[in-house]
Amino acid sequence: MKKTISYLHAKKHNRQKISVLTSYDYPTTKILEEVGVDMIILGDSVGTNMLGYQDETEVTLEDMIHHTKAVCRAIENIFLVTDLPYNTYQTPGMAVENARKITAAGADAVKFEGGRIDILQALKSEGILVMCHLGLNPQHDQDRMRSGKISKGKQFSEAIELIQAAKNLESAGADLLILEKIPGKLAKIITGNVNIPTIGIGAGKDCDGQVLIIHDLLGLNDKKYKHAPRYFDMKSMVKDVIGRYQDEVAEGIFPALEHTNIIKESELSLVQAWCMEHEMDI
Ligand SMILES: Nc1nc(=O)c2c([nH]1)NC[C@@H]1CN(c3ccc(C(=O)N[C@@H](CCC(=O)O)C(=O)O)cc3)CN21
Ligand SMILES: CC(C)C(=O)C(=O)O
Ligand SMILES: [Mg+2]
Repeated sequence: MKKTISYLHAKKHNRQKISVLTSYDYPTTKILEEVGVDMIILGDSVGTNMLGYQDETEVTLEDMIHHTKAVCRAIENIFLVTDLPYNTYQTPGMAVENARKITAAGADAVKFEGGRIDILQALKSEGILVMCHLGLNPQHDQDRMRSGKISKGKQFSEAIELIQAAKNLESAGADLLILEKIPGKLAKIITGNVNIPTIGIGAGKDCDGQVLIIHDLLGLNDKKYKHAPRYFDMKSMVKDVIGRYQDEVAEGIFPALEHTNIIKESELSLVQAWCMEHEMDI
């Protein structure tokens, strides 16, 4: 059954955890469907993790639409949230126009960074489902990320700002909230004081759900983050397999007869005779 926003809200109220991963492509989404995760966030992290960009500010609306369409070809039941990328929601009008393109490509909801109530209200007045994103906001915190000051809300004033932003976004109609790189105890307070599901990344165990970048989970990245355990070492396994393939090609072991089509002897003789008539090697 297709997972809806009410299904996700019911999970919060029944204290059942919501499992979320990023996905950016068709085959990965197929796997997530077969396992039955609740939600996919097609993040603008597609830029650094899939497209080789330097940072989030390079990601375009066209990138997000292209990947949303690919993911949607595999979606059956999972709830899909796509990021509005950098510089696509400076005004409420722009946010609506661009969010419409993302939902037209198949996303169930859009996500944007920060606490802009005017943006949220404009999206809600168009009937668009919205996930808000508080804490570390990679699109807008590039300097902070370069300086290594990654987490948000460690001091009183910043913590209160985050609590108030969460309450204000909830009041203005946010459907979902993502909390990125904030102290676990602060995420617990926010989660306990809003009626919308909170999904945490580097925000401790008390959020209503958890999200990880799938590359971190599978071990496709060289970089190892504190918040993201490597459940699997996919990169080294893939390297082993590719090395074996390369050796088998070099040694003439691959392809074997079983991988190869056969021509009937009678047809082959005709081909060989024709080649000889045309003075070709056989
Ligand atoms: N592959 C990947 N994984 C992520 O978790 C992730 C992305 N990409 N791209 C978008 C944002 C950016 N995020 C980030 C980026 C940097 C750190 C980082 O540098 N963490 C350090 C310091 C931790 C700390 O101060 O608490 C670390 O050692 O993990 C963490 C999350 C989370 N998101
Ligand atoms: C934190 C998340 C899920 C995100 O915004 C991204 O992957 O871009
Ligand atoms: Mg993002």
